[in-house]
Amino acid sequence: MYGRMVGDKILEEVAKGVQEIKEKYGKSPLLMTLEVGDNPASRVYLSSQRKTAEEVGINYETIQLSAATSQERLLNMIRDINKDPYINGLILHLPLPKHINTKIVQWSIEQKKDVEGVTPMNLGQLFLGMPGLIPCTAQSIVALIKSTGVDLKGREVTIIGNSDIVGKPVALLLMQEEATVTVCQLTTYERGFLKEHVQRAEILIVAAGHPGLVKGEWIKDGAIVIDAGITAVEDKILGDVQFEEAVKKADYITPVPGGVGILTVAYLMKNTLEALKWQLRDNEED
Ligand SMILES: Nc1nc(=O)c2c([nH]1)NC[C@@H]1CN(c3ccc(C(=O)N[C@@H](CCC(=O)O)C(=O)O)cc3)C=[N+]21
Repeated sequence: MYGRMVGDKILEEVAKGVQEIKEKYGKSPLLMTLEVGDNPASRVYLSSQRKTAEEVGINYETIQLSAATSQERLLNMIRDINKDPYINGLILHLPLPKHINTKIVQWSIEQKKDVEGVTPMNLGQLFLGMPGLIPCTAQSIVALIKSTGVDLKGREVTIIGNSDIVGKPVALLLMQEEATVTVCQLTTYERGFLKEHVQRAEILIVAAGHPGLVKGEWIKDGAIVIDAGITAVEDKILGDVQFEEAVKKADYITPVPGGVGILTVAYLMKNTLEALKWQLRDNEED
């Protein structure tokens, strides 16, 4: 299952939406990315963001700050971005240097510009099943699963990894679809139960950041396997599933690269358009 298949359709819709807003309001969305220091996994993400934004008519700007930037300076910059009416979305690349408190900085982002869905308000609305901006990778994973046409009700889903940006939001989205959701942690692995949870999964989602963690022979025959691992090794990106073996068992499986990652960028563009629409609605109400 390739990210392109779902992603192209989303990008087409985004391009159309961008065009409509341009005609109606004379305005184009602007997505701002902020990176502190330099990290190899972000480099791939940044270049696909720039390319994809250009394709759909979203303006794209990057601010690259030195790894020595203070938390206060970063918070001040975000405060300015929050107030700037020309900037519609902000993505703050992770990881941040150790002297910066990631949560405090993420939480300072204005909810309506939080295109990654990392603020407590957006995450809280997701928790409650209310509309808001939802983390891009989580949306990609659910879209890939749905593209198979599977009925999620009562399905055995195993998620490996419980990050705030992937594992947790995916669990919430699939719970809303009435799936049976199991979330595995590092301690599941340490206690020797990981294999069992993989074996029972009709849908397996792996976002652990450990290449080769999931052995192909563990996978249930006919399963849907979504590999959201993105470990950068030299010039390559590696997933978490042993792909060659897993292909023999799964009915559907996403490759790395070419799977979830590509779609994540498409949803980032979609969220940026949604963010601009939200801001325009607000202005009309004022
Ligand atoms: N705040 C924050 N949010 C993130 O989502 C985030 C982050 N920080 N820091 C860095 C990692 C890395 N990441 C990628 C997303 C897409 C691709 C991607 O587009 N991959 C393509 C292309 C790969 C290639 O060209 O080799 C693919 O998988 O097919 C890669 C990496 C998001 N991250």
